[in-house]
Amino acid sequence: MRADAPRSSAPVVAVILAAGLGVRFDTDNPKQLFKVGGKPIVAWSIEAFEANPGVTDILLVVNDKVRSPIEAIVAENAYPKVRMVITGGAERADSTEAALQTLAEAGIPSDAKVLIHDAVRPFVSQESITGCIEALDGFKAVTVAVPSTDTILYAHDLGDRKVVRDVPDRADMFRAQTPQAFRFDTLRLAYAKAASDPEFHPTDDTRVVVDYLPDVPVAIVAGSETNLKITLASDIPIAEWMARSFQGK
Ligand SMILES: Nc1ccn([C@@H]2O[C@H](COP(=O)(O)OP(=O)(O)OP(=O)(O)O)[C@@H](O)[C@H]2O)c(=O)n1
Ligand SMILES: C[C@](O)(CO)[C@H](O)COP(=O)(O)O
Repeated sequence: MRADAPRSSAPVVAVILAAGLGVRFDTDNPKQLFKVGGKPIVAWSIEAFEANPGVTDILLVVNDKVRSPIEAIVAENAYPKVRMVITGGAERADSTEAALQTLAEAGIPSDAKVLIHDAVRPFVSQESITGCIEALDGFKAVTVAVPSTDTILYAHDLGDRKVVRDVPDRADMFRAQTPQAFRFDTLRLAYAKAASDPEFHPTDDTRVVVDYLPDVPVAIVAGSETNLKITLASDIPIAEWMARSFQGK
């Protein structure tokens, strides 16, 4: 990250989280390296942010198992925006925290725009990425999301069963996707506050802001059903179909 470069506007840093173990997929076949349309899933994600003119820098977060192959992908493609490949942590939030620490040490400005993206969402749209970048001119936190087409049930435990506690209005129900984007100082403050609770295990970054900076609205940016998160092996056939349609095959 060129913290010292003269700039007319804040840097826009894409943090691509690729440090997961893929337990629900296949730990012996890391899903971030799985090829769809002949290209590793992580490469699709990197290239989406490389292609977006608003993104200035990319930071990759990996684990020891995928570091070498991902570094090889970066070298082979000579991605101009990729600045660093760092090691993440045990949970997704730990990987975000590792990225925030790296960005702080790199001296990026407090108003930098930081977009956190799941590497295993290979088909993120340019509209969603640009939507996040632009929305951060009016908000300190934004997240890509799609309206739920299913009715959402809020459940709790009753003995060994889940029972329905509430059925929220579907019109207000969204499924979070990524990128989730923040002004750098906002996300750092939220994570600093969250660090006081070792039992806090958020599954995304938006919740950290919602829970610890409740006065900061998190704006929703339109996602898409093609912004699929590769989680299970059963996601691969649709991802392969999407890749072919993106490639015009
Ligand atoms: N400690 C972690 C956990 C997840 N991720 C990343 O966050 C994204 C979403 O996580 P998920 O789909 O849950 O990936 P895994 O954690 O690998 O999957 P699982 O829960 O099945 O192990 C992925 O790109 C994953 O690589 C990460 O960077 N660091
Ligand atoms: C961040 C996220 O993609 C929003 O839907 C999701 O929470 C990631 O969950 P995962 O269990 O880390 O895949």
